[in-house]
Amino acid sequence: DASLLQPKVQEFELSQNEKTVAVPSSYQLVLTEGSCPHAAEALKQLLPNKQEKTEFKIILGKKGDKAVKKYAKKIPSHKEGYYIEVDDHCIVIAGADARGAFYGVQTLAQMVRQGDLSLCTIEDYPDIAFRGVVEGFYGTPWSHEARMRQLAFYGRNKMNTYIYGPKDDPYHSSPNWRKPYPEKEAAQIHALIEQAARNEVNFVWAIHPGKDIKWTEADRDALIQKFEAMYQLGVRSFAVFFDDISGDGTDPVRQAELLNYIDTHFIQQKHDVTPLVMCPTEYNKSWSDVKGGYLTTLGKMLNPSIQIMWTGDRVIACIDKPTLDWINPLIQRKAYIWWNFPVNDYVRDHLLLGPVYGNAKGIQDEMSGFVSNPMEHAESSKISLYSVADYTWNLDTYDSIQSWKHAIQDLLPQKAAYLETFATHCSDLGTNGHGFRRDESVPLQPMLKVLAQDMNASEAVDSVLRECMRLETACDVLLADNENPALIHEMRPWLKQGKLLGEYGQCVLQMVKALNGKDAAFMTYYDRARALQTLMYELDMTENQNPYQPGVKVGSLILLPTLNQVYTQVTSTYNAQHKTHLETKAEYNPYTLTSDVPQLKTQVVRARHQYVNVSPSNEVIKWPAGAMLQIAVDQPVRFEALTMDLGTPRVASQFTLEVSSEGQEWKSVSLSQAAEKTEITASIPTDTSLKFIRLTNKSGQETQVYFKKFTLKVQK
Ligand SMILES: C=CCNC1=N[C@@H]2[C@@H](O)[C@H](O)[C@@H](CO)O[C@@H]2S1
Repeated sequence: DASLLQPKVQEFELSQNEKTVAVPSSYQLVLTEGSCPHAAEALKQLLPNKQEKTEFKIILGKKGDKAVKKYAKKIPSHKEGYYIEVDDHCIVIAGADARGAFYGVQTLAQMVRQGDLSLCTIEDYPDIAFRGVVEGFYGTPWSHEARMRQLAFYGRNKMNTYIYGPKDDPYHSSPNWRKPYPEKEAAQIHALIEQAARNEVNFVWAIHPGKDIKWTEADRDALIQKFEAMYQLGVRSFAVFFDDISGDGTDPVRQAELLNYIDTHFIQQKHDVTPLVMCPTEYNKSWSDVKGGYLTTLGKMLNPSIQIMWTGDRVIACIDKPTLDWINPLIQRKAYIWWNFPVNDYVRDHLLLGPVYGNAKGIQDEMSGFVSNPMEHAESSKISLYSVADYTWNLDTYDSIQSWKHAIQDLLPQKAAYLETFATHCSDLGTNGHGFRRDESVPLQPMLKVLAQDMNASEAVDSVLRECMRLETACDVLLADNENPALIHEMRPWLKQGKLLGEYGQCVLQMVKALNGKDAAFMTYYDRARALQTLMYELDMTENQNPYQPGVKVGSLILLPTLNQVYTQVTSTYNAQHKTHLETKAEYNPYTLTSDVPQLKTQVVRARHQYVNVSPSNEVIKWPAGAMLQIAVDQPVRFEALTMDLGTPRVASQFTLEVSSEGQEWKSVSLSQAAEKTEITASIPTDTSLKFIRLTNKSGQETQVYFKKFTLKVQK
């Protein structure tokens, strides 16, 4: 069944309808020794029983090999393409190159897993040249074991690129990009390179020097030396990242000169190294100032073989034809897409387990590469990565829902149905600084909308009740499952939250059913619903704590909000009927953020214990003159202190901090910042209670700062 092959093949033909041949228990292998070593090794793993004197033959080779001479014309002319022919007594796997032969074996492996082989021919090849993953997120870099498993996963799914660029690896970025890796890390990278080769994956080692690079020969040579050290470790693909920096490192002329020098004096000098990849400082349209000339300078100056990465119209954006029609002419080459999904380093309280959708079909000829920036949760990212492999190999036949179901089946075969139920309610990002959202709880949305309109609609009550039971069950089964312990370990906090949510939903809907029944029944469900609200809040306050978006969110788009709305309605109705004063608030956030700084206006503000945090950003913030960031609170509170970190020394004087009790009269509060420190503090007078606090850029001009921390301390 060709639709089960992953990625979907370009052309599949049954040669004799319905005829099949059993998977050969033993076979004679015909190949040119050493021609396709990784393909041969993969075939041996798949069908170990090779014998000379047997009738069945498997022919394996690449274009030019004598073994496949007879089939040469059928081999697709695309790089990494392959031809497969299954006959009564023979299977042929002929690659356009060694990697194509390896991919042919991967396809055969999937056919073998399906059972008897249809007599057929397959002509297949990838739509996009470089396909795979860039480990380029902020947060805990993937472990060595996780990377080893990832590379095997890329081999099986025909992804040929893994870009190593974890922002928090000190030897990839500042301060140690000039230094060679210590012994242990070097050995691990060498092991990854060997694993990548076995799986026909280009291991691309990236360097991120922009934070402190000097435009000197010394630093230029230091970079070449580091690349040389990595070459000695076995690296044959290289990248230079200039993203998320400010200051001298952002000069496009300097960047282009350095990159061309590296290209000419290193990349071109080696004959076994793939084209250099670079990540620009202006890496998305919303940040680009075309007149400023950054992109056009790179486009004009950079050697044509150097690939330029691009995230799209915004930092987090899906890729379509207008996106590419805008950027390609500016950089005078096909953009190499860095797709920021399922990366969640800006929404760390959410797991992104939903379908991969929103990228256009028919744009395969406008991109030179398409790599996904994943979550720090390696196993959980595989749901999306499976579909990215599917999409980038064959754009026009890509079906996001079918691919998502196959991805889940592939990741957890025994418990796929349960993982699908859980993932259905764990896919949106919640409000976030980039404004990027995903759909969630899709099959249940119609009934949730009916319920929101009329909580007594019995069909809706029953179907949402059943789904909440399924969610609770799924989370229990997954929490106890050991088919993929690494996956369950990553998801555990969210599985626990999903279980509580499923139980909470059942209580709320039982409250609706008990509304006109016995009060004791209603009160029991009410007590348990309140208890579950507390347990969900406590889990959100204690697990997955991090300085960015701490906590554990599940069903945050529509399931939890609808259940909370029904909770409030049914409790208010009960209060009216019984003259009681049961608590009707499910959860609420007393704080509201408003800002006219474009990159901050949708930042999330959340109270945790005695602190009020605004979610930090990973990027360079352009703060326009006169623009402000304001926090407002429903009920007046006494703030004790503000602690900020704008990632920049001597910047406090550009800002004013003001407080107000009602939003008319504003009093300014002094900001203090120690010399050479980036942290800024303010002690706020507690003589009057306040409802507003705002920070304004009063310098009269735009300033570029980071936004690493903004925390208010509330008086107990
Ligand atoms: C084309 C270059 C993209 N470089 C980027 N660096 C950052 C990445 O390190 C983050 O993971 C990502 C999501 O927060 O945002 C930008 S995207």
